[in-house]
Amino acid sequence: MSEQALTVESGVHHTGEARLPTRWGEYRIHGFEDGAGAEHVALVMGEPDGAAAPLVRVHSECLTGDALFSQRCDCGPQLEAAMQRIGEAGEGIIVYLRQEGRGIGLLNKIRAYGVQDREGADTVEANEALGFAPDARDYGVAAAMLAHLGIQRLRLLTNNPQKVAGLEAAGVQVVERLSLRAGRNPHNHAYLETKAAKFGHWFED
Ligand SMILES: Nc1nc2c(ncn2[C@@H]2O[C@H](COP(=O)(O)OP(=O)(O)OP(=O)(O)O)[C@@H](O)[C@H]2O)c(=O)[nH]1
Ligand SMILES: [Zn+2]
Repeated sequence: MSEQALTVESGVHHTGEARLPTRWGEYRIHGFEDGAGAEHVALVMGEPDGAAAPLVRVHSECLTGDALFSQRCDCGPQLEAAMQRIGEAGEGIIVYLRQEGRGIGLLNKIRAYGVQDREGADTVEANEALGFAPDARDYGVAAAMLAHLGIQRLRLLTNNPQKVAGLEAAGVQVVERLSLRAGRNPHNHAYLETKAAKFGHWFED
């Protein structure tokens, strides 16, 4: 199958793939470009079979948390925990979406952090103060990437009910939801409480 020829309805193109050894085992990394020109990746371990509903993490980019060790959020530890779970299973997928700051972008997220620091706003109020929706993400690109990889049924690692609903609305069947709690600390305690209170995140035991 020609890689260039692959175009899914949403305008998502598969652009190439390569091996990616990680601390948690060997993945293949697949590159995708969406209709707006944004670049996304999927990390695939093993040979996940759509019929068997593999373990999948759909992770939204957080440069500060994923790469810069920020403790304002739980993103980095969640990504590590997901990669560890998939490594233990020997099979699964990380869909890494370049939807920084819940879709408002890195620089606007930093502005929103500033509003939180200066005005005591929570994560939702800060987005709204800047004229953004609380969560501007869209899961259609993730669904198209998964479809390219042959996956329409999956077990999803998330605490976020809107992520489950967004993927299902985009045609993905979430047969099981697995919680992914990691990285709670004194700096992100209030942020996680806001996610539970305002976005309905499941942090129950
Ligand atoms: N705008 C904004 N974005 C934030 C803030 N804190 C974290 N983020 C972003 O929120 C997103 C978190 O995404 P995910 O890791 O998918 O987490 P989630 O939506 O809470 O859901 P799960 O982790 O799946 O339970 C990332 O894009 C972060 O950059 C904030 O205060 N403001
Ligand atoms: Zn984060």
